[in-house]
Amino acid sequence: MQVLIKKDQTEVGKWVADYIIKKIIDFNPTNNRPFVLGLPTGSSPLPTYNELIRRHKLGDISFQNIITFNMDEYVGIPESHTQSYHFFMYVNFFNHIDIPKQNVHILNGNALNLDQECLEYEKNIFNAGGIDLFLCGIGNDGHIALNEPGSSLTSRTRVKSLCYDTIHFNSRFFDNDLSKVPTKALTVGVGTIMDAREVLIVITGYNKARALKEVVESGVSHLWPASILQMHQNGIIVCDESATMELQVKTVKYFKEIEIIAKDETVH
Ligand SMILES: N[C@@H]1[C@@H](O)[C@H](O)[C@@H](COP(=O)(O)O)O[C@@H]1O
Repeated sequence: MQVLIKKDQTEVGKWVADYIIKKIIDFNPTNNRPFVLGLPTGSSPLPTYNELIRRHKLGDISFQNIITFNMDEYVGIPESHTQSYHFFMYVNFFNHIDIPKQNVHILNGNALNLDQECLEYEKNIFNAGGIDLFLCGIGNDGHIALNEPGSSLTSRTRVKSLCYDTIHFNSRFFDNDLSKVPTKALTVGVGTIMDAREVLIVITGYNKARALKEVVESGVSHLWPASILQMHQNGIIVCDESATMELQVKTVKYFKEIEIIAKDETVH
């Protein structure tokens, strides 16, 4: 696992966007051989999306031959709802780049048969050749996508009941009214994310400090689902200084030094 520590979330966004652009350019995607990207919602990826949009407008990157799979969606709110992840992705990213609409995949939280929707999603990922790079955020409690603490670390795409903490935390987006927050979501599984050829988790802000500590310094545990990254051969965490506040000094020093030593080489 690599842990890269940047000054703040703007620097994190620039680094991650640059990394994604390099990956895509090196891959040289075509219509027949597209690059497959897994994507999150939340505040963590916003600086990355803003930078990708900026670089797209500069002509540095095209998304014509990119296929995307979003990680999750609420059950039971319309796609046009301002808090749906469909709405979020189009407003914050897809409307500003040249990705063909048919290349965008987001789980349908209003499907008549939700289990079938999840099975089809897994099939679609498989048929697209698997995910090349899964970009993720993390919850304060270490959840990844909407795999809450206690989720199976080999789980696949499925319907999940949200835990009280997440409902409470997200109520700020629903007029602070707990009863308006959906109680269920569709989410890719921890296993679905782990199948990606590379997984990059963005962890920024002091409120994520405990999660970063558990993910990096403790063992793999279903109570901190993102800690499964320790088992991935190509796992990268990109965090800011604020998120490192609970890490041991020696951990921070180690990862900073190894970044200098490795320079352009990849160390896992
Ligand atoms: N479904 C999303 C997750 O994908 C995201 O990682 C998490 C953290 O959000 P933020 O980045 O805003 O802290 O929020 C939600 O639960």
